[in-house]
Amino acid sequence: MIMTAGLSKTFEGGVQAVQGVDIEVEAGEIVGFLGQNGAGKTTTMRMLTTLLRPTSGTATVAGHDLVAEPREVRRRIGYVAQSSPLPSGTPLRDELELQGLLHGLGRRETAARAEEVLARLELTGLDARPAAALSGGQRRRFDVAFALLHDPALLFLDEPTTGLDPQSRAQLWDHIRALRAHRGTTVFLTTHYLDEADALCDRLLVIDHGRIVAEGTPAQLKTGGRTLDDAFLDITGRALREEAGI
Ligand SMILES: Nc1ncnc2c1ncn2[C@@H]1O[C@H](COP(=O)(O)OP(=O)(O)OP(=O)(O)O)[C@@H](O)[C@H]1O
Repeated sequence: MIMTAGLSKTFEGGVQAVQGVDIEVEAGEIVGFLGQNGAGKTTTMRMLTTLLRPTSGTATVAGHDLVAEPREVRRRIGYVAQSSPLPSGTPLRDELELQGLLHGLGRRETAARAEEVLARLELTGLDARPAAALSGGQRRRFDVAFALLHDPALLFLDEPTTGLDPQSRAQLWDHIRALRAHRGTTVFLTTHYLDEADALCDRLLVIDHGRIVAEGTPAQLKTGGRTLDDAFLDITGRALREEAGI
């Protein structure tokens, strides 16, 4: 579902945010992408979702070449960014309709799809409200519902549960699991919560200084009776990236 070779991004000014990343994700996997602040996670995700052009390297996402066929890639993926894009004042129903039209769905199909994704994320009836009238957990679930409107095969989630209480986090995990179980959706997510990575992901990739430095199932990374937190600190070190001069 995702296959990259030597994917790299150097920003103007010379920051080498991502340096030769090789990623392989199979259809139906839930893969966690871990790394410190500034390690290169969002930059990688923005490249994989066609929002940022790679400096070098190649990638196939959802069966299409990232650079040569960005529209085909976009039709097959959903992306939930770190901060919610929902405007605070517009009824969410209107936003869903607009989103459907942007994806080339007719009004009737959009309405049917909206009903389905709202039900799936336990949000039925809340779409008459604007985003400002939702709790943090409801809002985040709405972000996911939006990203699922066009029924993508691959869902990218950038820190989906940051700021949510434990109940809302667990509820969102259940929704992500159900999505894979019922639709076969592939999920690629970033998180700083290692308990989340441990509980939810089939496989983990660890990025540091723009390079993949470890990869495996949670059990494979936790060798020697370590917690995933300990394993992560052993892999990436204890220095903050900013203090390390990055
Ligand atoms: N537009 C930009 N111009 C220049 N440098 C950038 C730009 N965007 C990101 N960077 C730099 O690229 C590096 C990787 O940033 P990125 O946002 O990918 O990290 P991250 O792993 O997602 O971090 P976080 O966990 O804080 O979200 C950082 O050093 C960051 O300062």
